[in-house]
Amino acid sequence: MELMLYDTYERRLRPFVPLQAGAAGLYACGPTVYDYAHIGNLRTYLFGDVLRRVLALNGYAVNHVICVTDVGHLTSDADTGEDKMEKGSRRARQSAWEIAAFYTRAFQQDIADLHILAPAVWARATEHIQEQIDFIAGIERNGYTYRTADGIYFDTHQLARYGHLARLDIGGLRSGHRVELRDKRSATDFALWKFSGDEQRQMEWDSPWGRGFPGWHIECSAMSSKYLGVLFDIHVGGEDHIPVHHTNEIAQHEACHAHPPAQYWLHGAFLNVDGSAKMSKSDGDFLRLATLAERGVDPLAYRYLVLSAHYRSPLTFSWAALDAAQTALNRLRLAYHRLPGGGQPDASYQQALQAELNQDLNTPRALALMWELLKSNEVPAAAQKATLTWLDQVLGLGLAAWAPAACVVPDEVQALVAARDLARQEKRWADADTLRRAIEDAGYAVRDTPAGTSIQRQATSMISNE
Ligand SMILES: Nc1ncnc2c1ncn2[C@@H]1O[C@H](COP(=O)(O)OP(=O)(O)OP(=O)(O)O)[C@@H](O)[C@H]1O
Ligand SMILES: [Zn+2]
Repeated sequence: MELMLYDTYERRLRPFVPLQAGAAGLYACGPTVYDYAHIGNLRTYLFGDVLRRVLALNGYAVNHVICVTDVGHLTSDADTGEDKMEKGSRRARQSAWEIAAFYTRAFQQDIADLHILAPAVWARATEHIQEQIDFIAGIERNGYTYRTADGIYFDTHQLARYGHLARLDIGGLRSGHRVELRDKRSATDFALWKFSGDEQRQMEWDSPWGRGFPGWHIECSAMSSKYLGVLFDIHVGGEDHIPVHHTNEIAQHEACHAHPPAQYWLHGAFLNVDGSAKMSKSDGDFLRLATLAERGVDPLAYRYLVLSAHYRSPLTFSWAALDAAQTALNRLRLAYHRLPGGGQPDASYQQALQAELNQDLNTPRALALMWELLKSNEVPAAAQKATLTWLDQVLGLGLAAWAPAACVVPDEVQALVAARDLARQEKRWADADTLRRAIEDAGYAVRDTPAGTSIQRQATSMISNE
């Protein structure tokens, strides 16, 4: 079955044909580790994870690399402003190295909680300074650089196809009056190496051009080449990377190797807040995975929510949508748990599900088909379960590992239950109702069964009502 992927470079769906039979090299631009990731950032990594799992389902051995940007990403994409790491360091009153280590670990914990498979390689920019210097030297040798007072710049005028990925209006951009050029020859030119100058920097290195630090884009060119080769299969990132970061990665590769780094470019759409604004670190609605957990939401409910939208469609965050995802996940887990084991996957559903996933990762359609399977009278229960187990290789919801949590009822709730039982025995029905409401307000559902009173936490209340 053919795997179709939407390639931003060509703006069309293309069948996936790997460079090497049976293998797929996948590079993802990773976090800038000056702060926690927000759930918008995490949406982009969930998309990368689904892609990786769908590639594996199609039989490819995936070599997945995620970079960690721990130097050189300035607060403005136009190569001005402060290094985000130095800024984060001042805010936290810790060294840039300490915050890089701290937020890298926090990010790795987030992705583990979301069942995002760990990459084969975590590539840290600060651990690949020599590779970046070598890459810049290659670009320089081919005549695509110039020097200014503050760094070595890429001369985008030299590349006829500069900006093709983003279909940039180069003429418009270059004649734009609002772009501050300073020493740059053109608005689209970008820094490959910045000099430390008089600035007191924590992260800086010697180079053939002077002491300083690499620009943001060169890290990905250098590290993807090192781990996946100068031409690899798929490059992914969030849609904001199209006009600048990925455009410049491509330019660097064109200048050094005369071709782009990857065969396919895939981009995930944003998680928005309030309709159309992208969730950002700078805004007040910065939600972390931990914020969701504090409100009693399972991280995997967020995974389910993300799977319920196509990766190229914007997704607007709301607590109501997240609650609905939690409810759906609870129902799915319980349904799976109740089905008998020992079956084989149903071949026709398997094929239909894979066809949806192979159509540019159509997870919402795959989920709809999965619910249809669970209602089917034709597919035996054990085959339903086996099909779900198979599908969960891509969904990553950990269905087989889930078990209903033992319900530990706090003492004060048990006291309310006992008081309600007594009220019922004494036929004080109004008291019993008041006590039931108090139990529900405490987050528990109470049910009267022939075997006695049963009590469940609300989040798992479907255990008693299905
Ligand atoms: N709201 C969002 N929804 C989906 N992906 C996002 C969103 N914001 C950023 N991303 C993606 O997250 C990834 C990590 O980006 P990075 O850690 O550099 O964060 P960032 O761009 O500094 O975030 P922010 O813009 O919120 O400050 C990138 O691939 C980026 O495209
Ligand atoms: Zn990158």
